Amino acid sequence: MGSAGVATSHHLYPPFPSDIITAPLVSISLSKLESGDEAESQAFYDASKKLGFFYLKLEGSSLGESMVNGAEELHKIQQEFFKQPNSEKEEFAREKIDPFFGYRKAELKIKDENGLVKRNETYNMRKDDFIGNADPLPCHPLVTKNWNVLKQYVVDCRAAIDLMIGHLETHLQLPKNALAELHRITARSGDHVRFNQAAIQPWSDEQARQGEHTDFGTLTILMNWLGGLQIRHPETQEWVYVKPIPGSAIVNLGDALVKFTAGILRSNIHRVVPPAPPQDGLTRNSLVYFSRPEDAVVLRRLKGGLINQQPQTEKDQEPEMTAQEWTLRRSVGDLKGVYTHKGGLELRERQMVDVK
Ligand SMILES: O=C(O)CCC(=O)C(=O)O
Ligand SMILES: [Fe+2]
Repeated sequence: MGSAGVATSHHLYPPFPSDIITAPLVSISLSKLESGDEAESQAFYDASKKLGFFYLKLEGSSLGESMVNGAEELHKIQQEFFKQPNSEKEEFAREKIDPFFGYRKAELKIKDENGLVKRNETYNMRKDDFIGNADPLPCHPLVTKNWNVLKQYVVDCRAAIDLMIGHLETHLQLPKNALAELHRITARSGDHVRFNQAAIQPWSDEQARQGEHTDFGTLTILMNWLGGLQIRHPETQEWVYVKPIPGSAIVNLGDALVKFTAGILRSNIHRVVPPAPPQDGLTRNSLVYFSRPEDAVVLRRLKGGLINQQPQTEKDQEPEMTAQEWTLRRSVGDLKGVYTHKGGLELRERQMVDVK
């Protein structure tokens, strides 16, 4: 259980193992960011440069507690959604709806107790549908039924993201709103809520490698209940598990922020693998809010503040494209992600390409 304001469900699962090395994420208090606490703001900026991943402590902030409660509700909804017959979920498959939004499956090489091929599944629901920026795409009845929960979650996540964007502008010494005006909630963007489900599956080196990625967008707010998320430690290069903390989200920075800041900020490589014992043997869900620059925004380094002091590199010579084009090209495997300044991914064959 969390504090008086939140009731989390992590205690319903076997505990995260105590004997494994975990990723060194610092914890940043949303409430302190809201009140403009300078030391907290600096810690947030340092984490954004150094690791690109941190815990965002939501308890103690009414916005944060609304996010935790929303996430718990959506966690139940996603579990119900994924239990629906495959044929029903597939009615909302991306192939039928949109290149990027909708339901998607990745079939595994193993079968369940009923002889059905197991699958990892995602369901992307776009922010613009909830905010009213677009005619909503067809969606599963469970989404329609829980529209207001999803909408509130979108609004809350965006409020937290906008706050963090404001702190970044200050530390980067950019004019006020320099980043905010590229991320207006009322403008069309690739922002979305994602339901994620991974079937129970044995460890596979190949699957683990294929799952390595950086997120494309701006800031990602991640809620998970079981271990399984790993990040590659920038110094040791070791893959280490991130421990879920009840009442906190895991936040990470995406490639767009690295591009905008010419490498000042970090987008760290991560992946999802089967949880370590005693959390193995369970279906794993996570709930993700991905923020992206507005569709029409051209991805290139911004001018101003500390960014002007960054050296020009070959990355500045890469062809420019809009956020919308970037997403589309990444989703068909046309472009590699990873603008991480230290270490990157090697090019490799991929069976299933996804934009995270
Ligand atoms: O499920 C998780 O814990 C992380 C998911 C993730 O990294 C992604 O969907 O981009
Ligand atoms: Fe990710």
